[in-house]
Amino acid sequence: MSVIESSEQRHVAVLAFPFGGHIKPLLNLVCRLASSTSPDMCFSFLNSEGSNNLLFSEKSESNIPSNIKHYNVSDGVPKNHVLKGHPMEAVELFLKATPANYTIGIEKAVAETGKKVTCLITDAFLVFAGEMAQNWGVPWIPLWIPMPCNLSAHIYTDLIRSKLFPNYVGLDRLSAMHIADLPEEVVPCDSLLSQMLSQMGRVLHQMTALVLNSYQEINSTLLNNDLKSKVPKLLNVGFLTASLPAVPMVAPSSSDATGCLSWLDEQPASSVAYICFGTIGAPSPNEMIALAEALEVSGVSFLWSLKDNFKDLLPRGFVEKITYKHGKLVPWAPQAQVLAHTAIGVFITHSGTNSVYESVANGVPMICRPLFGDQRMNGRMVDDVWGIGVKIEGGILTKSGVLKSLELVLGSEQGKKMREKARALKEIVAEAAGPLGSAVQDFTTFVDVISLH
Ligand SMILES: O=c1ccn([C@@H]2O[C@H](COP(=O)(O)OP(=O)(O)O[C@H]3O[C@H](CO)[C@@H](O)[C@H](O)[C@H]3O)[C@@H](O)[C@H]2O)c(=O)[nH]1
Repeated sequence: MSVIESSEQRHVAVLAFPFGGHIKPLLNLVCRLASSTSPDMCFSFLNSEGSNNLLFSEKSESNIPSNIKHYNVSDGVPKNHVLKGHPMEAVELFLKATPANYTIGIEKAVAETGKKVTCLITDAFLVFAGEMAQNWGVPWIPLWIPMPCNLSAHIYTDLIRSKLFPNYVGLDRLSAMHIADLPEEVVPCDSLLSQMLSQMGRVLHQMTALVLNSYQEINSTLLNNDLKSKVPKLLNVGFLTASLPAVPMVAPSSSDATGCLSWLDEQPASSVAYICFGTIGAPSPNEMIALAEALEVSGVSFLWSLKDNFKDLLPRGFVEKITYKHGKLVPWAPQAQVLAHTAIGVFITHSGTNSVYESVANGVPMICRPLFGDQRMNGRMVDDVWGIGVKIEGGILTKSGVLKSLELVLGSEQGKKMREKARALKEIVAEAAGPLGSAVQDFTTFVDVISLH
């Protein structure tokens, strides 16, 4: 764009990838941006209808700056088609509908606002946005939500594939990682998601800046430098779903309608295992049974976020036997607040990025049972790189494996060291998120970049 637009003319189109842990971080980032830039600058948030309904009814309208307006785009699911339940089916149908669905949405936003698009902020998965931005002569600023080590795996997909894996373990850029940790999409396969992610290395030059849901301090210098060398600007703006620096809880526990916080108030410090496997997948039925049996035998108190349709997978009589003191099952927990509660001693997690970050932000050690995609590399970071948790023995939940991990984290010297490391990492991110921290500086640069175009 040759002429710098005045703020009244600026129109940022935001393209969301409407699945799992991808939506909230992007909306949180855009809310921060919209409150930090001129109120004249308008932001159009394009997302599927289902996801927008959830997002914009959950966050009260008063929390959304008035210069953000949301637009629905087609989710690509044909009329009368019933989704079979596998999460990838919805993802593939959505990707088939791109980029046409976003183009229609953008045309609507431009017509309504009377302003052409002056900047494109997107989920980084949407690699076609680089070409869109080039055609319009506007900057493209993608947000990479999973951990940066996963981005590196996608950037180097061609190299990894060309080496056909055997040499991969030795690649120094990701040296802590094993072949088995790689996201499925790195392995040659036909899915649209895999085709899109494998282009990551080829679109980096189209980016004006790349925003990371991370702190530079938690990644290796090698990784930071490698990513920095590949894009004009690399901006680590911090964890987008965990509140940092940690703020004391303002709302009383009684205002939490799920009852989780009041229940935690009655538990001893660092004693409770919080369990949640994210918003997309779940371990196999046998693993659910093994976990439930281990919890029963261990006597460790637990808070389990488990959707009602998964309750049937638990051992017969398990739910009825849970006493108020020993455990609590809820279909949804206020996770970020739960992990900030002093009663939490360990988090049994699928190692989704936001879950791991929320745990790191609160210094809570983890037991990781990665399910798919980026989660294996995340688990490796928790266990081998940061030393703040363990990956479950054998990669799946067994009764003996869970008991061993619980004992290790909650009852052993090694667990004590993990907690110390978790506390130290929490301090590092708290400083990076503080007023003089690197994340605030990078965010300010981000605001400058979009205000200049
Ligand atoms: O009862 C619950 C369950 C979940 N959450 C929140 O939901 C989010 C879950 O996000 P995440 O941990 O990233 O898991 P997924 O929803 O499974 O996220 C998908 O997207 C992530 C970001 O790309 C990837 O890292 C994951 O592998 C992928 O499954 C977190 O903010 C949680 O706090 C709650 O608040 N309460």
